[in-house]
Amino acid sequence: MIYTITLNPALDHTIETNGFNLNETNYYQRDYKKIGGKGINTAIILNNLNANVISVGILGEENKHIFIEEFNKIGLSNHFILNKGVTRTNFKIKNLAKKSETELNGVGSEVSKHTIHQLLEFLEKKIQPADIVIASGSLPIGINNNIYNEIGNIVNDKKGMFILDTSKENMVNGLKAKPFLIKPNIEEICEILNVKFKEYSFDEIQKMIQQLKDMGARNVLFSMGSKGSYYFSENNEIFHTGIAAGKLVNSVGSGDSMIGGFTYGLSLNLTIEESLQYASAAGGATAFSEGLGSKDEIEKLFKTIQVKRI
Ligand SMILES: Nc1ncnc2c1ncn2[C@@H]1O[C@H](COP(=O)(O)OP(=O)(O)OP(=O)(O)O)[C@@H](O)[C@H]1O
Ligand SMILES: O=P(O)(O)OC[C@@]1(O)O[C@H](CO)[C@@H](O)[C@@H]1O
Repeated sequence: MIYTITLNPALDHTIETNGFNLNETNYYQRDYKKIGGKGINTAIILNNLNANVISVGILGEENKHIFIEEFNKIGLSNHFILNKGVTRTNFKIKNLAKKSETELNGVGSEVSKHTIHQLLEFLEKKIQPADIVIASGSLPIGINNNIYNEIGNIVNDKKGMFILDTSKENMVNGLKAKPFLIKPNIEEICEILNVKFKEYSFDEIQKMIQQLKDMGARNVLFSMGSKGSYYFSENNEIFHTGIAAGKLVNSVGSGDSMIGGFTYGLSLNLTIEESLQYASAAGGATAFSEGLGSKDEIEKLFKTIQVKRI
């Protein structure tokens, strides 16, 4: 079984505008809302690919129905602990003229100790050897920034495989549980290592990846948006994966989809090259659609992805 954990889900409200000026009244052309949060996105991709996945996490009582209705509609198994208040709304402002995306994410309602305790109890009870557990995203107020370390330790005790996708101190602490995989982009690597966010040479990147491994990461999938990705394995192999060709529509969730595609390959015991092809195909399929990539699109793009051992 694959579990995705989303402690801070979101309703993603995308606003498409031809441009706007700060401190003025502006008008936008179109908007749409989708359920989101990193772990939920990854679970939807895995569900689209017909993998055995359960989406787990915390939802605000007040607007839970929006998520539950969508889960039921797409047939996604789920187990969410309910918490007082609302699940946050995250605004994604697409400037069509400048082809840029600006994100304004909510911090989330405060989560009670009892809620997080219930979630940890569920994981303790359910996780079996060889299960894959993917924990992703930021933390709402009230949750200690050591939580991903705690979850990782539960997964390790149960002999499962732990995948972590988060940032800053949540990642620094989570790395102590020695996750099987992390998938940072360059901005996240800079935040974790506390260095300046700028362009780095490949040699410098390799040194930074080694630092992440020294901090606990076993395998690192370094994603670079439309420049593809590098996979640095625990056996010191390096693979470069190219991207699918297509028209960018909305890249929100590409990284989460990439983790979904990669995990799909792992769950089927595919080769590392094939898993990386699924990773890039899923990331691309999502970038080329308003929502998350469909099975048909991912399978179609899969065949076009080049993976090269360096
Ligand atoms: N414009 C694009 N065209 C083709 N593939 C893309 C594009 N953008 C992203 N991808 C695919 O998705 C993968 C992950 O994207 P990216 O590196 O942007 O993740 P991320 O930084 O976590 O993004 P996000 O936070 O938007 O989810 C890329 O390595 C690539 O394979
Ligand atoms: O605030 P976080 O938890 O880091 O990120 C949340 C989020 O930006 O991540 C997903 C895209 O990756 C979106 O669905 C969601 O709005």
